[in-house]
Amino acid sequence: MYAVEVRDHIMIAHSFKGEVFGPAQKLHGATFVVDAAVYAETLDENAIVIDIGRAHEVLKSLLAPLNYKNLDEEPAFKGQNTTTEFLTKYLFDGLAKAARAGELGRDGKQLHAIRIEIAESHVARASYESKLWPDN
Ligand SMILES: Nc1nc2c(c(=O)[nH]1)N=C([C@H](O)[C@H](O)COP(=O)(O)OP(=O)(O)OP(=O)(O)O)CN2
Repeated sequence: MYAVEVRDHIMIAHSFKGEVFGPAQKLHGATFVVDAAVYAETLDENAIVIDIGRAHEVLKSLLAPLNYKNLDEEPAFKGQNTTTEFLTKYLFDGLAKAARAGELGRDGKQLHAIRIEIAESHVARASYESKLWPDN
């Protein structure tokens, strides 16, 4: 399986509801390093999985509305704990939509899966990975 991976980062603030989070129930900041990998069984006629430049642009466009924001105040996340795990799926959905629509420089049907990994610090990370189509 081939993979192409792009990286970006965002700075956010948020707080969590739930005793399990201890001090993280209070408002705190984080710098998330986001890695997005796109997988394909084959290379295309240009010998690529996807175009790196386009993938980077799509990832940046998904992250830009969150950068420097207090996620507690974002209507899209109302009442939601914006955990690292939650954000991996949120970003997967955005990137998968672009990939299926052919916006990464390749017919989406030729792409196999996407994996989003977010490092919330140098010691902790979370990821979400799924196929792009039910039959591949
Ligand atoms: N499963 C998850 N658990 C926690 C998440 C998360 O996103 N998913 N996030 C946090 C906090 O936002 C924060 O990133 C870590 O807080 P905290 O637990 O207080 O920090 P550490 O364990 O790394 O300890 P420090 O002493 O602050 O370094 C919490 N849990």
